[in-house]
Amino acid sequence: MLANLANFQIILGSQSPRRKELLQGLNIPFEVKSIDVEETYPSQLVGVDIPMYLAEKKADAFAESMNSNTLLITADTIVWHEGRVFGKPRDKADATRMLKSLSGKTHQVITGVCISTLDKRKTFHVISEVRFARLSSDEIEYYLQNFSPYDKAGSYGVQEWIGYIGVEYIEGSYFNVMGLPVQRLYAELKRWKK
Ligand SMILES: Cc1cn([C@H]2C[C@H](O)[C@@H](COP(=O)(O)OP(=O)(O)OP(=O)(O)O)O2)c(=O)[nH]c1=O
Repeated sequence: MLANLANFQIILGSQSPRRKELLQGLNIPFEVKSIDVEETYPSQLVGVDIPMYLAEKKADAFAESMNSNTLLITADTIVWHEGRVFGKPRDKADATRMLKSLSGKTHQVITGVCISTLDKRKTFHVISEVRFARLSSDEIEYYLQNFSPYDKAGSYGVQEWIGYIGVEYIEGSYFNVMGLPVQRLYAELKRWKK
């Protein structure tokens, strides 16, 4: 599959183990490279523009390691709730605050993805709506004690215990919530022309 990309060396520019696992699901050869990028963005940006900006910022960081055969994939995931961004929590208090705020409500998880080659760039976003059941303080405390929310947008991993007991439904892609909208990414890669 994706014979149109046969001459490309596909690079996933990400430190996220979930993104690696998700891209592996597409069964295409790729390498992982990572560069530290400060995840800051202009304060006037809202909603979908934030993860798209950050996906492009991550792509910019790889500019010097690109050659004519490189096809780079970078991404960023945010939780967008009641007009605010929930990124990775600073500390336990921050994580508790985010989970209490998500409890019993519906929020959006938005992933921005940037596909780039030396001479072309395509950036898109995918939104999933996630409905959380009411979480008790004990459940939030148990999750924070036993799992690691600190590398995850919104302080939760849908693929972890809290997703099992707390997520009532998802409208949209589950994989997008985990960090990479693989179906849409595949569709974009399929129509990629050099
Ligand atoms: C909402 C949610 C996020 N996440 C993860 C996906 C992303 O790894 C992380 C959001 O942080 P990102 O900044 O998007 O990604 P990252 O810093 O982990 O990796 P990189 O920038 O190098 O690509 O949160 C889950 O694993 N499960 C979830 O349910």
